[in-house]
Amino acid sequence: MTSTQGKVIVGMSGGVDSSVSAVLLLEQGYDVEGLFMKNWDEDDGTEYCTAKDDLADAEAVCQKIGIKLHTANFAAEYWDNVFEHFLAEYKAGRTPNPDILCNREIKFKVFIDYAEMLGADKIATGHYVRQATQAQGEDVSRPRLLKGLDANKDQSYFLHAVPEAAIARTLFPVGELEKPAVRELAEKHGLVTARKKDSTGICFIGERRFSDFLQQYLPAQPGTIETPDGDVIGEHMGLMYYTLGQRQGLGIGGLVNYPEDPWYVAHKDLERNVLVAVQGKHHSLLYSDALATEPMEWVSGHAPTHQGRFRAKTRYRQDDRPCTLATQADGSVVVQFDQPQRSVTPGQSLVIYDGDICLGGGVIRDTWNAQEVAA
Ligand SMILES: Nc1ncnc2c1ncn2[C@@H]1O[C@H](COP(=O)(O)OP(=O)(O)OP(=O)(O)O)[C@@H](O)[C@H]1O
Repeated sequence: MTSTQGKVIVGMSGGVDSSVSAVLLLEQGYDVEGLFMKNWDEDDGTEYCTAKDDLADAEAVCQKIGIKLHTANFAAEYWDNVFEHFLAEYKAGRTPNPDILCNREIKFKVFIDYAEMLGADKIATGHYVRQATQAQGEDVSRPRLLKGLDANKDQSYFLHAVPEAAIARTLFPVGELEKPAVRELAEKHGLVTARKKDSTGICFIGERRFSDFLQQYLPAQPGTIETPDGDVIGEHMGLMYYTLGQRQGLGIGGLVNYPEDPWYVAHKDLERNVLVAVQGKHHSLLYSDALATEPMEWVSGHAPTHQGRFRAKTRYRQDDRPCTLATQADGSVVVQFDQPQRSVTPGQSLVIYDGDICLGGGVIRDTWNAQEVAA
């Protein structure tokens, strides 16, 4: 069948969002085909990553709606361009976000190249983001990446590093919908994915314990847990297993001379291999006012022309917060938040917004504690 709208290859993950995206594109008159990609080859005989079941679901959906499903294995590219960086970041004491890199390097690069080889004019994904075009000059229009309509599901945080040219080649059919409406559509079309749980966490780790997974690749270096004053209060299994702000799993309690309040990870001292913990969820050492990033990745390819007031997130599950932005000569930014932010974590990304427009972001390099800023 030849359509007037052109050929679109939809990334079919075996989830409800991509299933409904394919249905919507068919309704819009596109010539639709699916592509399921495998990015991780298990070598230990176990399938933590649910790829087999997901492929079966993607196949069932494609059969039901009458589209062809292609499969591709990008495990080598994923290993080289996402996973090795992920390990290097952990080794350097940071907490990386592999989904951001996977989008830039795999879903919106290798995937696009493959789809073009299959004759696609566009690709589509089930991400909750929207696009608008911005008039530039006389008749040139450029795409803008906007937050998804459903504030609970907005995924622009994960897409901020995808270049404008790749955004321009992509359709995001569910970005204009609320999640419950997407599930209803899946029910209406009798898709097996209608009630499937949303995927959580990092796919290649699956349900296993994060520390068990990481230990296969990076040797653990146990050390001490200390208070900010240097009192030794426990032992840690290896700094990479802990996240700033974390409460669970520290194994500290019942210390003489300390109140019963829970302990939280405030800092990783890599040089001394010491984990610094503080008591109380709102201890000032858990907060930062300001941060600096690595060189930024702007969706449009360049920093906003006006400096100053924006909003920003330092992690996915967080509202964007008001801040002041100053771009630096090396392409990085320094951001000062109006209010101190809890557990700002090096390795995670800062993502900048101007209203609904996602401007871009960068990996957090340094943070300044509220007290340091005041001092
Ligand atoms: N293995 C895969 N093969 C092809 N496309 C994929 C795959 N995994 C994810 N995608 C694409 O990226 C989008 C976002 O992926 P994410 O892992 O965030 O899933 P999600 O938001 O739960 O969406 P879904 O309900 O479609 O799984 C998917 O909707 C899909 O278009």
